[in-house]
Amino acid sequence: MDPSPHKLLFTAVDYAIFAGLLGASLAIGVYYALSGGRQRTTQEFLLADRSMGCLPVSLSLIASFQSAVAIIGVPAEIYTHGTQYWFIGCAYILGLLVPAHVFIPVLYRLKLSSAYQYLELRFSKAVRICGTLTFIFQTVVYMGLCIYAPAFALNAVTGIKLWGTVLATGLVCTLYTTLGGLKAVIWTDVFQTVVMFSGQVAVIVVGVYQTGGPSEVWKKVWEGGRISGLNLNPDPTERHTFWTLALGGVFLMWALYGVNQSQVQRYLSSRSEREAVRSCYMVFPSLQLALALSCVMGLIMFARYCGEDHSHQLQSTKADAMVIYFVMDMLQGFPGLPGLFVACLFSAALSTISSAFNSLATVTMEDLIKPQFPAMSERRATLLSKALAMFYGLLCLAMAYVTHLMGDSVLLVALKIFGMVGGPILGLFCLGMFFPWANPIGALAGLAGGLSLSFWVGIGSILNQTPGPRTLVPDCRSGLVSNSSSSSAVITVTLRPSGLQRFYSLSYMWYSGFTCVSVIFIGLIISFLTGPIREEDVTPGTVFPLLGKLLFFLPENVKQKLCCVTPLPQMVREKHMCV
Ligand SMILES: O=C(O)CCCC[C@@H]1SC[C@@H]2NC(=O)N[C@@H]21
Ligand code: NA
Repeated sequence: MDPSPHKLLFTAVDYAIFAGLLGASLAIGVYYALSGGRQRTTQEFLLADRSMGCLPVSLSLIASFQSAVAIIGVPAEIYTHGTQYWFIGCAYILGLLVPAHVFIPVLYRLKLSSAYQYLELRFSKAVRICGTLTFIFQTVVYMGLCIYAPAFALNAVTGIKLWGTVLATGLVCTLYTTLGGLKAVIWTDVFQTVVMFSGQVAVIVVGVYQTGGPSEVWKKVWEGGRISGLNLNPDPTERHTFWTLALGGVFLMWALYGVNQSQVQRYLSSRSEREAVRSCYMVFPSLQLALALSCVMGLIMFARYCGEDHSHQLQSTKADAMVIYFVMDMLQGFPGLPGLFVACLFSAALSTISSAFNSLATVTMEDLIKPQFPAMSERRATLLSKALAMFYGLLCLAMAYVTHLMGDSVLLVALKIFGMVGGPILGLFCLGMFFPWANPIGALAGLAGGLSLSFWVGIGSILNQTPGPRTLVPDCRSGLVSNSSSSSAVITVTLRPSGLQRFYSLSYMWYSGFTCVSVIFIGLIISFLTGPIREEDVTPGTVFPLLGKLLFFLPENVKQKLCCVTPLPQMVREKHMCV
């Protein structure tokens, strides 16, 4: 039975569950607006009084960068291209170890309230402002995408009014973020992450059952060639290989979990450095679980639909919309489950958007406004932070439309944004932390160079992309993807691009690494040309003794002579245990 889209409607139970999610999130926001210090100081509103334990912080860290984009985009990726993307899980090891043992110690011991304060301590106010503006640009675009993704997908399948859901999501989120500050954002993240995981598990259980059981699913997926082997092709222009995902992904993880304000703010809101490091460790299993759930969902979707063409039932030709169609098709007849999955989708979106709002308000206050108006009263500053949360909320609704124009699958757009903008910011922090000689001019030149390179390659790739097959109806047998407009399987032979074409076809998984290294390279050259800083003149605690740590086997005196960089100030012995 092929339910046509307008039949994929919700029962009253579904609407009740979805409304319940929005209501619960609002309730948590109101609770934190009326409890504790009642959000009267920026320390509480923006940093939760630095009182958080590692469990809520770790779940909130996941929630920040696991939105509807991943819930929809990863299954679509697996359905279309197989499980190669799953290798990004290998990047989570180094991707979280370095933030836990390098970025957190440096940033936590400096007692910052915004990640970009580090840039002023290490370089200059100008570098801090440029870093902050770059982060604001990245986050506003990313937020637009996160609001747009679930609304677009739902509209494509159920015909629910696009802007209705966008407005509902945006307003509820702006409300509880403005009312309850970081405490509300973290505790709603905890609640929403639980809803997100349970929604995905429900779809997987019902999906396997509806497709004839695990062995049937495995047989279809194996025959369909969807289980990708280890693709060790070193070619950096190949979209997804072990290297682009496991190595390129490490830089992406450092950009997100090491120096991104949303995550740094959570580390700083922890009650001790040990708690922050532990919360970073606790991210690893949950991130692997999130990745596994979305990949398995894509495999089940392939097993269920391979060879069948459902594109005529969607108002969109993107594999992203296929995911929602698959979910609604599987969950029809189980009253409440479609509502649970929609709640899962919007939980993923809300938890990311609220983190983004709150971090935008924080950096705007701490990095742009307070330094200009140091005499501002605490009350006025907190009121302004709330006004900012509202302003950014409305701004990202506008951005939702812009991301609609970026084409591609929502997952690719997100990965490109993080690569193009997150990479240069990562480079700026690495330049500061690992190269004592880098000076403010070098830092600014490095950031400008890195951003120019990433926009050159990013926009070049969008303008030069060869139009992919219109809709993909994967063939059950040999794993070929055939274009449904032509009955025969279209085997696209990619001619080897040369010169600039090759540069434009660099895999977006390498954007973070490529731009990060470029910023460091340019930054060092300009620093040496304009007079490098002597180690002893660097603000203490802003340089990580990378050489000292790497040469740990050398005796102390040799290390001092070699690295001559003062070690990090010792961590104050913390007594608290994890929650
Ligand atoms: O889901 C999103 O909003 C962003 C897409 C995934 C972003 C990266 S991919 C590696 C890391 N793992 C996650 O779950 N999110 C980040
Ligand atoms: Na999220």
